Amino acid sequence: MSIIVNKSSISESFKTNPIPTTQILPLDLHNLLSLPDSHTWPTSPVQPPPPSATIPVVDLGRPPHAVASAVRKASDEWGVFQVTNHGIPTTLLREAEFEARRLFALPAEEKLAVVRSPDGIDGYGLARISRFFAKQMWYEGFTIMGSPVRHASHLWPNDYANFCNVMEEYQAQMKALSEKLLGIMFKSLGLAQDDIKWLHSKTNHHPPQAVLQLNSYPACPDPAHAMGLAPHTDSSLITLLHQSSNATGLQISGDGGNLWIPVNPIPGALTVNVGDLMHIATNGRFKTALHRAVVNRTRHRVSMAYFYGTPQEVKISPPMKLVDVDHPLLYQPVTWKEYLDAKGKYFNRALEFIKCEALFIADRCRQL
Ligand SMILES: O=C(O)CCC(=O)C(=O)O
Ligand SMILES: [Fe+2]
Repeated sequence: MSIIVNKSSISESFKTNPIPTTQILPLDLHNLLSLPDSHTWPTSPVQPPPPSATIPVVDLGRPPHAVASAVRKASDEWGVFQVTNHGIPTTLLREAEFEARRLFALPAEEKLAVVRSPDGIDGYGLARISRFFAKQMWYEGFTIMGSPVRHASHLWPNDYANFCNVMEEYQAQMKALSEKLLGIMFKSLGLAQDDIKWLHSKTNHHPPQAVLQLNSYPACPDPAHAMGLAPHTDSSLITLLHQSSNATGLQISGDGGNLWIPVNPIPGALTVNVGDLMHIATNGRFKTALHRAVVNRTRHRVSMAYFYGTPQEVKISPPMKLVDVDHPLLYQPVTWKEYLDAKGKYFNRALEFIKCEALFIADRCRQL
């Protein structure tokens, strides 16, 4: 019998790009009375966003054609929108946030006992993007892929079942909603199921890969000089984000980072981010949104990001219907793992590095 070692899953990418331990362990932010130098970010003047700049909200309960055109417009112009009437029970959102808060409220030494390994995906730690920045973020996170039982049973030996049940149910519901939204997004571009066969798991050998990231931003003594989560784009196809409704924190970049537009939480709504893979899969039609999270002096903000990607064997490339003389092929076909490898090296410039060669050279010449 031969054993096939598959090196294409996203966990393999995390093994390829291990993170130094110093870039994993958060300080005990819940007990700091002032901002340490390690967490003090230079401030740069940002303009207030114009009142007309508001992130679209799509009511999924409207007639299908109205939903499709609103989703297309939002993905095209913003790369981000909120959805209401999405069908995920409010009680589940509430319970998942409650369980996330229960985890982050544990004493620092207990959380450090379930810290992520340098080459692993799941567990407690700083944001993976930390190593690309000189200053640390006012942030702690906990990553889940599938069942969190290994870490949860360590944290709560006699009381881990509810955490696990809620997080597993949450992922199942987010998966179904991600698939529904992707269907709407592709259909809105005039594509049929046959154009995007890779999306339908029945034709794939592996299921789609996904990661659930619990994010915690404790109340901060000096929010103006701190950063919750530094500017980045998500590497997923799409991300579904639940943000606690006690504070605004998520912001979308406008005007090349000169202004930041808040995504004000609507209780019960979810935020949908177009990820880099979706930008590649739509040959650039849908925009991937540069975003960040800021922090708050009095409120402990929590968010939960569900990153939905592709099955491990799938090479993402746009359907031929989206490629023509006016829209030449922008990017080389990549698996999620290959893209994450590029992101691990080049971070926010990863898309540039997988550009089709002729376009890459043309861009470079323009910059000279
Ligand atoms: O907390 C937020 O609002 C942003 C989270 C986020 O961008 C992420 O987890 O990638
Ligand atoms: Fe993000």
